[in-house]
Amino acid sequence: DLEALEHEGREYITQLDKLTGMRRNRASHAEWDYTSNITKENEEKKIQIQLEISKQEKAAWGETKMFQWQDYQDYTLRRMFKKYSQLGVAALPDDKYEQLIKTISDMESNYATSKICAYGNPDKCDLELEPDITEIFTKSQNPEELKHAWVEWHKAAGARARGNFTRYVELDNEAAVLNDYKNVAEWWLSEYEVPDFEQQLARLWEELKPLYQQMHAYVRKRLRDKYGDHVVSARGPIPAHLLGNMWAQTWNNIESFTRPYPDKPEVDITQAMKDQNYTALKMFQMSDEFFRSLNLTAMPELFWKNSIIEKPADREIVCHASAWDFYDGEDFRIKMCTVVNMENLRVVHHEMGHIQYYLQYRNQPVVFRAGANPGFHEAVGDTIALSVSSPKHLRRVGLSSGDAEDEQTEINQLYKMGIDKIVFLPFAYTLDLFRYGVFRGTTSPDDYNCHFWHLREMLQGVEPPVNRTEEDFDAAAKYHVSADVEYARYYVSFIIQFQFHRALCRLAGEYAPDDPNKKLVDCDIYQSVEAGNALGNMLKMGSSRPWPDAMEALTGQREMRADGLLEYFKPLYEWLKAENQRTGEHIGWEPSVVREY
Ligand SMILES: C=C(C[SeH])C(=O)N1CCC[C@H]1C(=O)O
Ligand SMILES: [Zn+2]
Repeated sequence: DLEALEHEGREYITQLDKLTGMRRNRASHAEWDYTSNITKENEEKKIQIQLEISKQEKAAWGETKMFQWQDYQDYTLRRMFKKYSQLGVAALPDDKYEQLIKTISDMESNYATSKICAYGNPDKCDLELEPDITEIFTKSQNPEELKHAWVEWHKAAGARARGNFTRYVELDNEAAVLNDYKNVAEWWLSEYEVPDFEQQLARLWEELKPLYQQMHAYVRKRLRDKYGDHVVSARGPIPAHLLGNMWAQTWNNIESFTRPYPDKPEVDITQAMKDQNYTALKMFQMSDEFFRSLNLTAMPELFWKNSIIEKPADREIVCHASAWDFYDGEDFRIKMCTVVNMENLRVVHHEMGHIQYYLQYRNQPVVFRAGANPGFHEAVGDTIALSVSSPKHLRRVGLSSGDAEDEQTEINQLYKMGIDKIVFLPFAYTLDLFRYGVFRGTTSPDDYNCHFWHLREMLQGVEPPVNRTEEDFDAAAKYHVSADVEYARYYVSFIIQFQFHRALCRLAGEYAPDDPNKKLVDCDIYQSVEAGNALGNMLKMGSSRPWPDAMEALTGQREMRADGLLEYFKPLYEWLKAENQRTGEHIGWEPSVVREY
């Protein structure tokens, strides 16, 4: 009878879940050993272990299909079977599976080991992305030096990956079909478990675009003031190399010379950190202390023992920051080439947010040890960082002596947050809009690069510093494209983190909609056990329920909405509209003119 069959199913899946935990632990160790010491030998070891595990998972997949789990009464049991019924890329035949993981591994190690020559010094060719090239984009205000670094990096990390990327698309799409998806785009979108998710992304962009266009117009004017008309046009896109970031994804490095009220005291947190002898370790201890102040879980001993928080001098590693779950309930790590500055302090909180999520759901079945959706996992740390970067908190921890708020200081503060959060949205949206088209085949390999820049110009209003051709492949110059990491998760995160922040601030008594003394921009949930408990309860769910249930548990809303972000930045939006009106700035951008170089 059904009762007995369901009981048999429960026995089976409980055993499979234990085995899966051990397999994922083994896979995590192999991946960690390779990305924290990039050698041919470690790559081979990793691929061998991934191959072995894929065979074991494929065998289990065959067994799982024998159970009539769709008819079970128990929701959780049905949901576990549903997740196990999706094998993933291991569904490929062994030889194609090996080709696929090798192709991705080669792209990722090309990215991680790419080096360029210094501007004006063709004999010095050992500049790496972290820290060397990142430092150029943080500090240089020389358009020629920035253009050189931009072009050289996109050649080394982008163009060189085009062959592997094209092969990866073919193989990954074959895997998608074996998992009953038309292509990888539908597979990635299915992770969000709502049928109209792609339309939701588009609708959210329509709501956010006006705010972005005002920001874009204002920044373009300030850059034109600084670099002149011949470098930055009045009505066209902004050249991508002038925005303080290799990918023009966040523009906080140009904040100091573009902020609305320059004569207000500059609150330079990076300088304060350096003056106070901050170290990478202190940054992590600070973040750990913030989470503990919310009655959340402290980093376990193994975390401090096993993490790599500074770039080693004696070997090549994947420096792109990452957080690791070893699926044994006690081993959790971060690998990051930390530099002491405010941007890295935010990334530290971002990564610690991943670890806190792992800690909170570690008693879930292995198959539910994931974010409610991929965007949730990216939003946890950033939500905490919204409190950490508030003037109130920075004063509390002695990193800022900024005086009490006045209107102009508040606009400067909102601008500092917006130059990071608002401008990121079209970048994130573009990266996966591009890849959806690639996986669906609507963008063919011979117009990969042209289409990538068409989307970047249309949505982000940026253009490349020099002409591009199909010899280039600029998308892969971004880590996530070279490492097969989906990116819509960050677009989702930058929207829902403001829904989370608003809910937590209300719980912490730090925010009341109509109370001018409890504004969202100055909310700091530090030491609020109320807020921490609510956040912890949502994180404990992992992916055991569809994400609207998790969203509702914390915010009372069941959908992704732009209203949190728009409410947070409302004063800035009003100021930008007035300012752009005053200067007669053209809002939006005309197509980029083909420049002869
Ligand atoms: C810090 C991480 C590791 Se999950 C990251 O990739 N982020 C964090 C925010 C955006 C995105 C990026 O750097 O492109
Ligand atoms: Zn992340």
